[in-house]
Amino acid sequence: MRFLLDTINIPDIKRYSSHLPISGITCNPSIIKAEGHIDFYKQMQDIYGLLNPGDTFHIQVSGTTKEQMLWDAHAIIQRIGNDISIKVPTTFTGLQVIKQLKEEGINVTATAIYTKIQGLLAIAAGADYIAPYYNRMQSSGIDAEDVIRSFHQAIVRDDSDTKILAASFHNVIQVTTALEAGADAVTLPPALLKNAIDIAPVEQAVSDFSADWAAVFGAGNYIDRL
Ligand SMILES: O=P(O)(O)OC[C@H]1O[C@](O)(CO)[C@@H](O)[C@@H]1O
Repeated sequence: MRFLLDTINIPDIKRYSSHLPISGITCNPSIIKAEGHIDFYKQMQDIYGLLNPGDTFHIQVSGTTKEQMLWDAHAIIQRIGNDISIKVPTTFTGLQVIKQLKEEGINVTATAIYTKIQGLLAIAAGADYIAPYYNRMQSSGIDAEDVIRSFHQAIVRDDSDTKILAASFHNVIQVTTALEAGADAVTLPPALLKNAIDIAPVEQAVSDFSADWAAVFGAGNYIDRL
């Protein structure tokens, strides 16, 4: 089970990675747009430099034709790192690109997955990761949990190496349900994680423990002061 951050904001990446067991970064053109007119390659190289061994970095192509997507993929690999997982939308054209990139030995994340057939085709095409869009599926009336469970079953049945990197989360119930259904990894906006951990009942419990300790031993709370 792995948790990734769905952001390219460097202060957030540093802060959240220092607190939480984060093992990679994902982004898409909309996430990049949120940062404004950045120096794209420089910022991606800086993020790449922050990763730990074994972490994965998933960067999406911006082109829409086969030629543009392949060009984007090669540019990302050459200028950032040859272990970047290239995110390709799982469209008719995208599947052609996924097959080609796999023939070249490039890591691929098949993204924009809303349906079972998209994911199953991406698994068959040899994608390293498939990224089902949990919240967007639910918003479209699709049973996201059932879709992820079915991907997991297909991967086990075929003994496939494809991993499920579930994405598009708007609350933590979606996240835990995706993991229970068989997702190998989830990618989350940083604030979603923090808001889910620092909830009022937890803070209340911690504050009650401190108050109870202080009521007996006083302020300071160090064992060597007892
Ligand atoms: O529905 P949202 O919140 O825009 O999320 C879309 C998701 O797709 C991805 O591009 C898939 O990796 C993520 O970066 C993002 O979580």
